[in-house]
Amino acid sequence: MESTHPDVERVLFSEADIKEIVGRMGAEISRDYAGKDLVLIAVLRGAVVFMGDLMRAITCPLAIDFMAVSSYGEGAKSSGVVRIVKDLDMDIKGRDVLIVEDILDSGLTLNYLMKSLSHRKPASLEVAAFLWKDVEGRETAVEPKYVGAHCPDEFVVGYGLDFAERYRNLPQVGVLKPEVYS
Ligand SMILES: O=P(O)(O)OC[C@H]1O[C@H](OP(=O)(O)OP(=O)(O)O)[C@H](O)[C@@H]1O
Ligand code: HPA
Repeated sequence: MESTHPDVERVLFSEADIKEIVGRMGAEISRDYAGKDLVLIAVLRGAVVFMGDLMRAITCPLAIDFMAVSSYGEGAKSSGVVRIVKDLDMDIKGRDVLIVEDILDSGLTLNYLMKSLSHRKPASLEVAAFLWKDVEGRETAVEPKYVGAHCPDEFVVGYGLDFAERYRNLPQVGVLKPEVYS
């Protein structure tokens, strides 16, 4: 039995689950992007852990860049306003861009990023999201081409995902005890 942080109510994805999920995504992406000009764009900070694993599970040549956007402030609810905190260093015009995200929750971050990056005229623009939260009634236009797993509509932490900058280093993904954030 893997040890769990005491603030975690229950583990949703163990280290072994994560390894299996990322391996599957990497194999799919490697197949789809063979012979293309792949650029992975990780959305800081949450996606760094997933990015590190995913890029090593992809066998075709690729470049990486990072963007930071923020909509969550310090708490567990999206502020609804997405802002760019750090832009790309790279010109993505004509390249095959894959946005790497840790989680799709309200969908606001990805909606904003897809709009913003499509103006830069990449050859293609897709999303690889490790988690897709099952939020009832969400209206989002973005359908990630690659989804690792679905998770329930609860606040999750670990594997890059934080609450107030904590828990990003947990090797599993788990549901945070509500008393920690309420
Ligand atoms: O679908 P949404 O409701 O927009 O939520 C998803 C985004 O929220 C989190 O980022 P956050 O803004 O908390 O910054 P972080 O990555 O630094 O934790 C997460 O990493 C995603 O980028
Ligand atoms: O459930 C979540 N956990 C951590 N960060 C997040 N950003 C959006 N949803 C979440």
